[in-house]
Amino acid sequence: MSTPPIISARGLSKSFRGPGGRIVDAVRDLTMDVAPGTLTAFLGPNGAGKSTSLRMLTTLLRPTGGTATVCGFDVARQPAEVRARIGYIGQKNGAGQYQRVGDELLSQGAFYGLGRAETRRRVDELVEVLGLGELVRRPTMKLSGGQRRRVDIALGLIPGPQLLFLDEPTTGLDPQSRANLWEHILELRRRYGSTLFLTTHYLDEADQFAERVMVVDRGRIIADDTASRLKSDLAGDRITLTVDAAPDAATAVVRAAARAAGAAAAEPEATASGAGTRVVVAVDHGERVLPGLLRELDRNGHPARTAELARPTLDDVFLRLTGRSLREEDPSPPEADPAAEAPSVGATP
Ligand SMILES: Nc1ncnc2c1ncn2[C@@H]1O[C@H](COP(=O)(O)OP(=O)(O)OP(=O)(O)O)[C@@H](O)[C@H]1O
Repeated sequence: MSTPPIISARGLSKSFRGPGGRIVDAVRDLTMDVAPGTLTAFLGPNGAGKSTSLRMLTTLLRPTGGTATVCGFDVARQPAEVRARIGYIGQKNGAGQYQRVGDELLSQGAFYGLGRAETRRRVDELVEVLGLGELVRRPTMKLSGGQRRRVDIALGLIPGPQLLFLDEPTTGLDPQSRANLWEHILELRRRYGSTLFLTTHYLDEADQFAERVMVVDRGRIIADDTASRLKSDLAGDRITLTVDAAPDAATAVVRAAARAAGAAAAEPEATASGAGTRVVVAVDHGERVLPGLLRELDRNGHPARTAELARPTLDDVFLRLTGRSLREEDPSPPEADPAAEAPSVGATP
């Protein structure tokens, strides 16, 4: 990394004393360097240690082990220096209930000691970037979930931080509000080149938007790369076939055909499915293997009735690493939105 990292952690750890005096190792040995200007997603199931990591990096929690610097300052020894340079949007920020959005934003500027003119300039700019124009006169209690998150983000950005931490910015939002919020987050990056470090449960968000994905499980980082490299290195493509044979025979036939087609394939998994057997086999470069595999099955007298090639997802990566699916550990369902969320202009459908 040529420029110094904006976040640097070495062996950062946090243990809590849980119920009955039991020690919970919420974060174990977090070691990483994050380059300025990047968008990093911390992806993991409930209780993986994502929020605890963020709360240590933002100086809200004192580590029980290891060290970290953020914007060049030590989180344990120089917390005020760190806080002056970062924004943090926690899971339950929620602006004051009755205050109007515009007033809330202006008082945030005063809280950070900005002058009136400077605060006004920043508020106007953020209102534009985050599409809050329609909302400034509304009390925050009347906002939808997605609108509230945008106001939270504006509050975090009032002091002009170099680095913004977002703890599950989209959890609980419906798909349209999530897409809308992402449009605004990406606009922030385009406009200010901000460094964003966020946690999420949502595989698709990490996959689509983050340049770097750190998969966290049980307090540890278990994978750290771009989404596409994680998928190609760890999961491989999946070919799903339906073959007219009992499961054992179908497995043997597909295994032999995959080998003959030149695939260093994992062991096929077969399940009886109505007429015939459904066989799934993980291979690298599925598009190259599939034609040969189908020809081999034909030649062996077991032509495939259906064939499907699927690219891996980050869930396949998680499954491969932990033996569990992230999807099974889904967060709470989306909350009902009290106000309709207007899509932003130019939002991707
Ligand atoms: N103050 C605390 N006291 C005791 N245990 C805690 C405390 N805070 C967190 N933990 C435990 O530490 C572990 C990590 O929690 P953390 O909130 O960091 O996970 P998370 O990945 O952010 O989960 P979620 O996605 O649900 O927010 C969990 O087992 C949690 O119960």
